[in-house]
Amino acid sequence: MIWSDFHRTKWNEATNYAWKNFTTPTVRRMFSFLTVLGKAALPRDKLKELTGLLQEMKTTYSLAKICRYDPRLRRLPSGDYDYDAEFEADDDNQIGCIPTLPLEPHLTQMMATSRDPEELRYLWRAWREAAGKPIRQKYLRFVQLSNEAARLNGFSDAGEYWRSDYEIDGFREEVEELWQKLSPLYQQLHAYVRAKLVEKYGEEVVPRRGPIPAHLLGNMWAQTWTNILDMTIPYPGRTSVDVTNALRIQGYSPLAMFRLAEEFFTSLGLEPMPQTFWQRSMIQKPTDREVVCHASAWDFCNGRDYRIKQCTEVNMEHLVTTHHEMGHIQYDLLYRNQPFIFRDGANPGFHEAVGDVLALSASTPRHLQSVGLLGNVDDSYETDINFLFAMALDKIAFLPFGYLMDQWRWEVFSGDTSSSNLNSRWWELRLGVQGVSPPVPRTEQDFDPGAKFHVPANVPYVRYFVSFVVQFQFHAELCKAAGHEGPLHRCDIYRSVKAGRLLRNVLSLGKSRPWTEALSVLTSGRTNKLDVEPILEYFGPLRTWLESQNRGELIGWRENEAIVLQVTRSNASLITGAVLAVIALVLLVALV
Ligand SMILES: C[C@H](N[C@H](C(=O)O)[C@@H]1CCCN1C(=O)[C@@H](N)CC(=O)O)C(=O)N1CCC[C@H]1C(=O)O
Ligand SMILES: [Zn+2]
Repeated sequence: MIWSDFHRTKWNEATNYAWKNFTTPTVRRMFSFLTVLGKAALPRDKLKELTGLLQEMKTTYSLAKICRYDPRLRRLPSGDYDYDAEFEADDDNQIGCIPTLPLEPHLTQMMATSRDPEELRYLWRAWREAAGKPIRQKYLRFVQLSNEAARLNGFSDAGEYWRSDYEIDGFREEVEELWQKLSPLYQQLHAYVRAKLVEKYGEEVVPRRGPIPAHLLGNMWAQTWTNILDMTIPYPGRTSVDVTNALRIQGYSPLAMFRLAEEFFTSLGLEPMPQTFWQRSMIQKPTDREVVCHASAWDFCNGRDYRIKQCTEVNMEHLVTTHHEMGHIQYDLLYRNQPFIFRDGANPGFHEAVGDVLALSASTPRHLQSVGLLGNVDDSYETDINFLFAMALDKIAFLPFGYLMDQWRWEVFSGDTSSSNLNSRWWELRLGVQGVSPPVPRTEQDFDPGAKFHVPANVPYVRYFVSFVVQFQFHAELCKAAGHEGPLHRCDIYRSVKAGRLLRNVLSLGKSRPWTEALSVLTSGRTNKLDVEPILEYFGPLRTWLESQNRGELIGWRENEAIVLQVTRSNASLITGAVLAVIALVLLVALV
């Protein structure tokens, strides 16, 4: 049936009042979800266009490849690379550039391990040329259709539709308030890491008081910084919790990593992975076909078929991701007996938190030692700080990125950000919130958000910010249930059936009750709100240490000290390096 405006109006009227008077709260709750049609409310032709655009954007992202770095790349007088010449030539393949390097595992590995700023700068830009830029126009049309669908569901735009998943008014303000409370800790970490990167690369690459160039942080999007632990670890030579070498030396396979993660869940009395999981999951990158390598977990909604798709590499980062993805499956299993409409996370952040909560225990030096992945572990202050610092490179470094991704998208959906400032607004947020800068000039020809999986795949992102706050609330409560005494960061709930029972009680609810009630169950009624106290308690000792280390450093960054002056690319070739250096010098003298 073609949805005419008449039919749609009648459907909206019918669905908008009748059920609201039902007396049974659970039935009313079911209808509140069932009456939101999502994209299905679109007329057939527009629905077809929307799904087509989504598929095309995801395919571009998953198939994007770049050329190998060549140090002989021509350099501009400004010291920048003559990428235009390089890429124009590439387009005709005149200089033998054949794009062969995919994001996983190649570019991910190179961004993690290269310590050559020029190679990193090349990789950073080439990935955005191949993955983000090509989908800019498609994304703008996709936003239009997404907003049309949202309006047909009674929302003002797609951003309001996304935020409705959290079922509270003022969610946007709540997230802003949480970030304001967490930002000072982030700035301390940022200042310390920046100082270490100045030591490593020099001030001409890393401005001592400016933002950190995004290509130097060990990750394609600078979203977590764990891969530069080797350059920044507080007490080198003391215990380090990066067990990548141990995993490899001990001959761990991806399957063994999955079994290790599963054993943590079952040690709490939680569900083992079903037989079909082991038969049907894809846990290694196949060699015979192209796949979407970005790790993901799938519930096939029949109570039996659950799978993970992951191009697993044997390293610590993937061991943590394995716990993350298995946490989704565990949640799917625990609410599989709920009515279908309630088989979902209490809110999306809960779903993202489950696996990470267990990983908080599994990553402790004591736990890694108990599974034979870490040798000598002492209870010294230095080991504590090294561990907390490694955890902060993951959990604290991530917070501004987890926050700004949907700040940017909510503004795009609401129209506050449009095609005229689509990319520059992204960099305003990256500079202002995260204190990172682009290593090469950016213009509105580029589309850098499009080079991050969740934008072409249209997966909301504030869920991860919520998860990184709520997972520490879970950790604190489960540690209490497990009878842990001592600092929160040393807690390991491994084998605590009491902790497992509490987790099961909360997660089995699915979406049958508002997440605020699930939080009440978790905290035995102490709170039903997102609360930054547990994460601040966990990182308390590190914060004190950072503040003492950072004495004399500027906390925060001067945004106009980005090393790459925001000139359009065409001008850059005209400005000689000398002039640029003079400008930079004058700026520095003026600012000191
Ligand atoms: C590696 C992880 N992959 C996602 C996830 O597991 O959340 C995948 C892709 C998008 C949704 N998804 C799913 O699997 C969902 N089907 C899960 C569910 O809703 O049940 C990911 O994207 N992460 C982890 C940390 C931050 C973020 C990142 O890497 O930026
Ligand atoms: Zn997830």
